[in-house]
Parts: sequence; structure tokens; C-alpha cells
Amino acid sequence: MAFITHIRTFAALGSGVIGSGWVARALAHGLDVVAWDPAPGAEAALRARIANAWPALQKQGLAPGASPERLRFVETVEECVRDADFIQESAPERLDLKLDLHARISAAARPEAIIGSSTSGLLPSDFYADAVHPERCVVGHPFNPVYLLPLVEVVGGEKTAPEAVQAAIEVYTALGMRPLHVRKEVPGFIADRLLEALWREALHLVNDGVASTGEIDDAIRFGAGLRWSFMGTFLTYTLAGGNAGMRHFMAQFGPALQLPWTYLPAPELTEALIDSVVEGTREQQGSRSIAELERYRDDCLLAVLDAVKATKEKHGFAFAD
Ligand SMILES: NC(=O)C1=CN([C@@H]2O[C@H](COP(=O)(O)OP(=O)(O)OC[C@H]3O[C@@H](n4cnc5c(N)ncnc54)[C@H](O)[C@@H]3O)[C@@H](O)[C@H]2O)C=CC1
Ligand SMILES: C[N+](C)(C)CC(=O)CC(=O)[O-]
Repeated sequence: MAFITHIRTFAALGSGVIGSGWVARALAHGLDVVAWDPAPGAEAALRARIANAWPALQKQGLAPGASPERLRFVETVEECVRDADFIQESAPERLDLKLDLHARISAAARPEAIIGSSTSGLLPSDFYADAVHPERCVVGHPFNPVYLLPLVEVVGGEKTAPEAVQAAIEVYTALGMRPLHVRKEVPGFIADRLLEALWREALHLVNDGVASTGEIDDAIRFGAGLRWSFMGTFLTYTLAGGNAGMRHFMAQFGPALQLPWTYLPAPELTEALIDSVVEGTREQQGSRSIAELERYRDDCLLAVLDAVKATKEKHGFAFAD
């Protein structure tokens, strides 16, 4: 089966926070968009959200012919998907609801049209269980706001064809995104596993009266959050090991993982785990020295700080706000 990768018509089912973000992104990329949502007043709410997002999309640059007027809101699931080249479901996070909805979507859609779901953690093998042609069904988990953040996690289920995963990656790339193929179908995928660990600890800190929500947000905003926009945890910690890199870092800070700071059980630090982390970060480091990477990190940090500062000033905030 050859799946459609050059798309002109994008179908969006569910037009809440995430669905409207997909609609905005697709419109900005010059596509025709057909949307459906069963809530009363959904069309007006969707158009208002698009209007709110449009100035940012204009600043980022629109594709030729891009216009909010190319959005058509329809009355049924079937009408929404019938002629679509690509379909993205962003309905509420309930297994029973998604199971029914995907049976309906897939029965009405063209078999060569990829169907993506925005689910943030349900497993595709579960909610695509009753889908027709499940080989074209994937998860495409985006991040809010969908029209600006590039990451989309692509996950196949037991019946998904590898070619469909590839086709979805092509389509999301054409929409200006940065797809990340999650090779194993695990709850929460990659990003939400990480975000939920942080979230769980943050809630414990509030619950125990250690810090306010604002203080916890400050702990992220003025520290690791600035780094994370350009360098992830593994490479950051490689630099924290100095010239000796990740192996020294693991020796120095690894034992802290066993201290009762966390409410999450820590993994056992086996030699195999340490080797995997060291090898992985060595690959990320490539041929660059720690000093080179430090200069890269510092330049990025300054650029991010300057950008955040200037944008805050423009909106009437002090840098420390
Ligand atoms: N909010 C977030 O930060 C993120 C959410 N997601 C995922 O996106 C999906 C949608 O979440 P949100 O947009 O946040 O929820 P939301 O509550 O903002 O929007 C859900 C929309 O679905 C509509 N809806 C209700 N029943 C429906 C049905 N049977 N079929 C189709 N649409 C229906 C609702 O009227 C509403 O407009 C979920 O699967 C969620 O896990 C993914 C990434 C981030
Ligand atoms: C809260 N959430 C799990 C729905 C968040 C996401 O899935 C991604 C995001 O935008 O943070």
C-alpha cells in the first residue's frame, strides 16, 4: 500500500486546545483544512483560536496561499475525513471514546490516508483495535502550542506498517515539525515519561510545603529550562563531568540517585546501564571537545537570554518577572 505523503487536505477531529493547534499549523502551511467537533459552539471557538494564533504564524512566515479562510467546519465525522489526504484526531483522552471514533474515522477515510492520533499516552494497539486498515494508523503526539513547537512523537501499534510510520514522518516534516520515532509502544512515550516524572516531583514538593508553585517554576525557568531549549539532559551532564565527561559524572553523581530525594524508584545503576549512557553521550558529543561544547552551550545560553529579555521588555515585563 502506498500511503499519501503529498497532502493538500488536512482533516482535524476534535478542535480543542490541541486540535485547533493542528488546524492553525496546517492552515499556515497553505493546506485546506476540514474540521469536526461535536461540542456546541465549537466552530466559533476554533475560529477564535485560529485568529489568536495567526499573528505569531505570520511572524514565523506563511506558505503561499495560506489563509484561515481555507478552513471548512463540517457536521459529521464521515464528511470530515472522506476526501482528506491526512487525518489527525485530537479528541478527549478516553480509550472508549477513541476506540469508537477511530472505528468510524477509518471506515470512512480513504485507505491510503494516514490517520494520526494526538493522544499523549494511550497505546495505539489499544485504541486502533477496531480500525479498518489499521496498517495506516499511528500516534502523532504533539506539544502545546502545536502551531509553534516542532516536536511530534510518532508511534506505531502492533498492526501499523513501517511504511505508514515513514509516511507520517514525511507529512509531519512537511508541516515544519521535528518528528521523533518512538520505536517501542510504551505508555507516555518518551517526552511525557520525562515531563510526568518532573510533574510528580513538583506536586510532592508543593504537597510537602517545600516550595510554592511559583518557586518551583522559577527553579526551572532560571536554570535547566534555559539550557533545555538547545541541549538535553545527557549532553548537559556530559559537560558537567568536565574533561572526563560522562563516566566521571556518573561516578560522582550517580550514587545520589540512591538517596531518598525522589518519590520515584531509581533504576539500579548496573555497569550495562552506565556503559549505555556513556556510549550514547559519546555519540552525541561527536568529534567536539568538552571546551568546544562549552562554548557552544554558552553562546546558546546568551542568545536565549537575550531573546527572552528583549521579548519580556516588549511585553512590559522585567527580566526577573
Ligand atoms: N492539552 C495538552 O497539553 C495536550 C493534549 N494532547 C492530547 O490531545 C488530545 C486532545 O486534548 P486537548 O485538545 O487538550 O483536549 P480539549 O478538551 O481541549 O479538546 C478536546 C475536544 O474534543 C472534542 N470532543 C468531545 N467529544 C469528542 C468526540 N467524540 N470526538 C471528537 N471530538 C470530541 C471536545 O468538544 C473538545 O473540543 C488528547 O488525546 C490529549 O491527550 C496531546 C498533547 C498535549
Ligand atoms: C499534559 N500532557 C500530558 C497532555 C502534556 C503533553 O502531552 C505534551 C505537552 O504539550 O506538554
